[in-house]
Amino acid sequence: MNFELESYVAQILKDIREKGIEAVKEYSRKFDGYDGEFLVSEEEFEEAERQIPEKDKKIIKRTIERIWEYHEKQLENDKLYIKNASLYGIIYKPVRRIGIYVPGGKPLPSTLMMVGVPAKIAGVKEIAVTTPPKNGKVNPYVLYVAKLLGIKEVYKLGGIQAIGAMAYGIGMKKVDKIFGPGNKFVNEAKRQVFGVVGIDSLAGPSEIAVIADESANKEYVLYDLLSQLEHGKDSKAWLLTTSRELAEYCSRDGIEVVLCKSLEECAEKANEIAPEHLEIITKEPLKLVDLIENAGAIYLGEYTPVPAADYFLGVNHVLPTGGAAKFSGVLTVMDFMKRISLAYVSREEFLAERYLGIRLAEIEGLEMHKKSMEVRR
Ligand SMILES: NC(=O)c1ccc[n+]([C@@H]2O[C@H](COP(=O)([O-])OP(=O)(O)OC[C@H]3O[C@@H](n4cnc5c(N)ncnc54)[C@H](O)[C@@H]3O)[C@@H](O)[C@H]2O)c1
Ligand SMILES: N[C@H](CO)Cc1c[nH]c[nH+]1
Ligand SMILES: [Zn+2]
Repeated sequence: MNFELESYVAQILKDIREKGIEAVKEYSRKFDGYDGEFLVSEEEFEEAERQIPEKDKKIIKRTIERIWEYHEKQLENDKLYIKNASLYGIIYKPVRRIGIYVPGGKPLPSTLMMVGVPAKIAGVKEIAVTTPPKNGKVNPYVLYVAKLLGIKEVYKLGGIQAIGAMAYGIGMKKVDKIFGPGNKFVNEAKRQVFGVVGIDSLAGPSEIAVIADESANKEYVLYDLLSQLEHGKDSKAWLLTTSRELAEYCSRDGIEVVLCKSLEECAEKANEIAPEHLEIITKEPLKLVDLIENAGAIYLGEYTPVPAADYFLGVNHVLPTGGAAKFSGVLTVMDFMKRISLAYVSREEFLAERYLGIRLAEIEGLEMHKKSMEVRR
């Protein structure tokens, strides 16, 4: 736990809670150099669309199709069954209003595709997007993706102030759940507002671990490791290998190299790290999958590099970091749905089984619970 970061973010969120829009404006000026309207106008959407070359529009549409195809298979049906003329089960309903954070230090329009598509498949009705402006503007590709997904509410807001605004409903209607990755400040702010709103997961600075043996192509492995370090100075990369030659080749700034005696030892190290992404580039990568317990995503073989998954495979690139893969996983359509328990009990079953509840209410000393079950005829 980084206590310095925790109290830094807590202070800014407290300020935002107490002073409202004035604090949001102040932090926006301070961290994003922005002092204008937060809500993106219709004209700005139109201008963004004009700026995008036709060939890029096709790239974006095809990528959205691939993400859609992968995610629509995740939608689960309500699960209901009948027993003794009673109805039991779970039904699913979409979260009504969500906020999506789209990183903007290096603007990531692909992230809006990754969060917006499953939200749409789930049937979320209201979507607000926040993303930090650069020179007063939102990246045109982000606005174009928003337009394709039918999202009209986009705010020029970044960092902690964006998370505070969405969670407390400042300068916009409060959201029910916040989605999307971000840097360490965004990630910590999301962690701290959990409870006021829901959050998808702790998707912070990118990480990659690669398990590779002597059969792996050295150049492929090195570029995969460097690809995730490129996201920023807080990103992490680990090489877990049985090959001394590969270990030496990849010993560069920012890459933590661990030379292991066996692939089983590599797998155990990976489980300790619980990386966001784990690539396995060995002679028989499938054989290792059973040994992996903790990873946000596992990509196998030479032709599944993380950047392919970041962009076009269709799999989701919003993934837990910082060890959070020990208790959470990749973003799916079902993260946009709430589970609601449903029961409709028949008189016959109620009268036959209520002795269980009546005795349990006695054991717990809850008189009115007992009465509620006893009074029924
Ligand atoms: N885990 C995932 O699923 C996933 C997916 C995509 C991207 N990412 C990560 O998202 C991150 C994006 O980071 P980014 O910085 O490019 O964009 P960002 O939008 O997350 O953060 C930029 C904002 O941070 C705020 N900020 C910067 N310095 C600050 C300070 N000192 N105090 C308070 N606020 C400050 C500013 O408001 C700025 O607009 C990267 O680390 C990337 O690796 C993770
Ligand atoms: N690697 C990031 C997830 O950690 C996702 C991303 C977006 N654009 C490029 N990469
Ligand atoms: Zn990436």
